[in-house]
Amino acid sequence: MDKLIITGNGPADGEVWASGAKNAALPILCATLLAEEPVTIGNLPHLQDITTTLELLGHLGLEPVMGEKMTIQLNGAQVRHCDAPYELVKKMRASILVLGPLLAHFGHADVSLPGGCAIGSRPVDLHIRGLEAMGAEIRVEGGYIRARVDGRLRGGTIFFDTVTVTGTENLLMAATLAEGTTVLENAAREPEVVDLAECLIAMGAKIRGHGSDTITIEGVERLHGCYHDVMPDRIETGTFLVAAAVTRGRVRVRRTRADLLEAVLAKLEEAGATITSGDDWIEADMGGRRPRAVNVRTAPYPAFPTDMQAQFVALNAVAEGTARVVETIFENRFMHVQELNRMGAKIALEGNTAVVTGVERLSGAPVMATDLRASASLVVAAMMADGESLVDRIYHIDRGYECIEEKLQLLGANIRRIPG
Ligand SMILES: CC(=O)N[C@H]1[C@@H](OP(=O)(O)OP(=O)(O)OC[C@H]2O[C@@H](n3ccc(=O)[nH]c3=O)[C@H](O)[C@@H]2O)O[C@H](CO)[C@@H](O)[C@@H]1O
Ligand SMILES: C=C(OP(=O)(O)O)C(=O)O
Repeated sequence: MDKLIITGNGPADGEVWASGAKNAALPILCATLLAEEPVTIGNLPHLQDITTTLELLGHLGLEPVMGEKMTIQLNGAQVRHCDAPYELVKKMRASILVLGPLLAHFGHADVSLPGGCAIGSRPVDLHIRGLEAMGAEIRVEGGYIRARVDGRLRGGTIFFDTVTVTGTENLLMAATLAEGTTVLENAAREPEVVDLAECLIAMGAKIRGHGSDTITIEGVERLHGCYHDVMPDRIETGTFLVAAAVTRGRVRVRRTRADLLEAVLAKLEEAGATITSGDDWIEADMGGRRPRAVNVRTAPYPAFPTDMQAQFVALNAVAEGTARVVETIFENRFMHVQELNRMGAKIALEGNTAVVTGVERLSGAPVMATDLRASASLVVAAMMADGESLVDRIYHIDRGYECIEEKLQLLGANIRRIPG
């Protein structure tokens, strides 16, 4: 297992680029299953989760054609099997995103239940209930979701009890080929849902309202090929900007978009960063100042994203003052707290709230990555700690951060990978 060794060396200073967004690329790759013709996806990030998705699509029969600059062409007409086996789903929960497209296009799908993960139980009941409301017959047996439909799925109104990102994406994809009109209410407004909808529209789908909490889809009989570039990764962008805040430095992120990160940028400003941005870049400059503590409460977009919570716990760990960080989306997303405390942080957990009292300095320590964003918070904290930190189990970070050590080196970090 690879590890990262980081020696805290003061302010991050420099420029880095944002890769394509993992959480947009995954549903978009799965959406290619809906088309009758080749779909080409550009700006794909080079990540373990993308490799896992291509493995899964390969298992279904698709033969990805790699182009230049992380461009991949996939042809939904090549599907030979309609099952997502446990071996692949256990590596990546987002494999559930093949359920809607397979069912809508081929009338059946057997997808392993993803189960929980380090951050929570993460059920998929709303995906299943929504597809049933569209006429699918679904049995859950032997750890698999077995879904069938006679003819086409049927449109209807579906109300989500809870805002679910991949749930919205699964039903959005399924509805594109359904008979009649589907209305998704209390739908996720996340920018990744919008990016998926735009790719589907380029494939010939009839969708309106994406980006709001009511999405209307008029089903069509077939979808065609298209070219689509994946949007920039707002969470990766935010993580680099937090690195500037934690280390009292200055970081400019290129190939990104400030409009995707309003809640995060507002919190960085509250912490004392000067934020400037242009069409495709954002800069955070702390001017050598220690960050101020900032309260954070996670909630669905456009509120503060749960995927940035761990990084803001790291920021507050070295800030002036005490902050309350409230996690409202996942019931167990504080695994980084114990590890940060091993580095000298003062964080107390009270139910779904981390009460973080900033300390002047952290000290390097061996720590363990437990999930994707927890790993990012440990890496960022280690950049500001005295001495050396060894971050173990970084396969979590490789799921979602492209070339993490090379990119942080561009910002001046003393970080290297030890292959395991
Ligand atoms: C691949 C991807 O895009 N992952 C993102 C997606 O995960 P994911 O789509 O899995 O997260 P959801 O939005 O579905 O989860 C939100 C909440 O709804 C609950 N829920 C969800 C579905 C369901 O059927 N029943 C149910 O109860 C979940 O347990 C959770 O408490 O959105 C999360 C919330 O922004 C992000 O942290 C993840 O990075
Ligand atoms: C939780 C995340 O991803 P996933 O839903 O793939 O586990 C994340 O990207 O922070």
